[in-house]
Amino acid sequence: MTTTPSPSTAPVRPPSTRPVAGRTAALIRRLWELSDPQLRRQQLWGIAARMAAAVCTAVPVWLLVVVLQRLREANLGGPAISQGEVLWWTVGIVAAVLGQFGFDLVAQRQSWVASFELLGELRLRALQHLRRLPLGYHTSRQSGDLTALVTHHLSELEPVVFGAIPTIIGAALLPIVIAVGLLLVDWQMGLAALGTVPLAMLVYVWSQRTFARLAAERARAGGQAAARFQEYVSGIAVARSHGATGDRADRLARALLRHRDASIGLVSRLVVPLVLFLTVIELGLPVVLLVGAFLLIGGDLAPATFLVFAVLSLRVHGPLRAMGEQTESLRVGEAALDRLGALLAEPLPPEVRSGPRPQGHDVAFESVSYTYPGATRPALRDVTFTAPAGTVTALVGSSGAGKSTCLHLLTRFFAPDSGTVRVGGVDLLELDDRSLFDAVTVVFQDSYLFSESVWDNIRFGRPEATDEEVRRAATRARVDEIVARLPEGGDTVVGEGGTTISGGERQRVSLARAILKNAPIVLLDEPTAAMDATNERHVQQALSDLIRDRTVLVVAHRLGTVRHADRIVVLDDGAVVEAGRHDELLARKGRYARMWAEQETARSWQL
Ligand SMILES: Nc1ncnc2c1ncn2[C@@H]1O[C@H](COP(=O)(O)OP(=O)(O)OP(=O)(O)O)[C@@H](O)[C@H]1O
Repeated sequence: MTTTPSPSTAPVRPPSTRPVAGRTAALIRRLWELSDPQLRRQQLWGIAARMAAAVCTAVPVWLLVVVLQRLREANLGGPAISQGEVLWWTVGIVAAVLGQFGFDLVAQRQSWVASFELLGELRLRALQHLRRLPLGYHTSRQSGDLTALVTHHLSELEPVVFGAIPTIIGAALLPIVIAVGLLLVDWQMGLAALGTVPLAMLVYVWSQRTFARLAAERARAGGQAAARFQEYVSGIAVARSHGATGDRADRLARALLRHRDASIGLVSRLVVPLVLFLTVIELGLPVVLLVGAFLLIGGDLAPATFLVFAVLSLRVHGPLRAMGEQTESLRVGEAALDRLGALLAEPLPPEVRSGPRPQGHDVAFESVSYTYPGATRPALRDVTFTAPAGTVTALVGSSGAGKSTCLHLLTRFFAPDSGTVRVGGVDLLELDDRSLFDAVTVVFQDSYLFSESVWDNIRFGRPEATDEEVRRAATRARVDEIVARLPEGGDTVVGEGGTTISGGERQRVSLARAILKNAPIVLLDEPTAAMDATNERHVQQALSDLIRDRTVLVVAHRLGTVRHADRIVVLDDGAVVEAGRHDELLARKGRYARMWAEQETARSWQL
């Protein structure tokens, strides 16, 4: 058996707990690690183009120095300025402006493309992980929160990749290059131009820890608000029918207000340090002017050098100012990445790529116990039974006895805490995904339809099936009658976002899906629960076809539907209490006989 260790989607670091100074560098590194080589190349090209654009903006400054120099020489009796020189200066400035425009264009494009590609990649990664997480995770986690993470929160990384990171890299590199140049030209003026930078950086670093915490709080509050919203919308019909919309709306409103307050808290705490940072940065120019003026008066500085320092100090302070302005998007993006990191850090069950082949299609539960995450009582306790190939085994028992859990374990939604579920003699956990998918088909009580056409929903059972096979399966499950009523026939989009069809109709589509799949093991969870008597009678024939010569496990509340089963397993409070044929169990006068008698009494009730 070959297994892939989990999680397979490394490297994704867990949420950042590092000191503030390394936070931004860590964020850049995490995003870099998440990018594939092509994306990395794109990001590097984007940054290189930004640097080239910045160099182009420096050309006019350099030309200014040259022009001032030449004017001074000409005034002092040197050679007069020729037309050729003026032409070259003009060409230089035009080329620099065009260069800046061109490089900016490339930089913008590369950064946008890189940010969208990275986001697409992260969303796919999240989905891949979600797909492989055990169902226990999905049921315990609110789906609105997950939806908010994948759709909304990850979008908050867009401005980080597009704007903040190139700006910060620019802010780090360009001022360093210019600063070194300035210090070499005149160390006193160089110090004047750079003197305020360490102070501004201190303010920046001091403010980041608070922002990181507030941004994480805001992201959490956003996720909770989304979860409440989803819950409110999904449950609105039930809430209305119980006159409880007010309570639920209050809960939703409280979650929305918490998110609003967290957002306002973030921004209001951001304003003071940001303004302080920007003020300290802005003080840079007056300091240069002041020191320059003193040196100029003392005759220690040439006017041209003074002018160059004044202009170039703006080039040091400008990127730093831009970095300060990106703070909010950086911290908000970091919080989104932390939430993604936490999702991707959820351990995956090992992925079986090639396991032993099942020998036959019998199903066996051997001392299986299972407790749902967070539950206090086990759903299954030491359950042992066999469903021989080609027979019908019914699981019966009162509500909550553990019948559906048996089917869930068989579809590997969860792994047993102890004991073994076997298919064809092979431990289910060692069976590769393909063999399991091919062996088992399921018709659940609550049939989910995708937002696709009726035909595509049926074809989901066997994607390579021909149109003819899809239609034949539809006819056998009496879906053809539904299709005839739909506006665009079988091409009508149903499910979420499409035409709504009734619960019974959904079950017929799901039955057609199972018929098309034609798997040797069939799991039925109350397959006719949502059908009326006429429909049930009609579909009964299709069901009989579906289960002929198959290993069938069927969950039923109505004992009448399973009285002819080859074997009936009676569950009570998660344990098997009886097993046998209908007549044997009746003769035993135990739990099953009591349930049977209760149902017979209930049938005679009248309103
Ligand atoms: N997702 C879950 N999380 C926690 N506990 C669960 C979950 N699903 C089921 N349970 C609990 O596990 C036990 C067995 O549930 P199961 O759905 O298997 O019962 P069942 O016999 O199929 O019930 P029913 O006939 O009402 O569908 C019950 O106590 C139930 O409350």
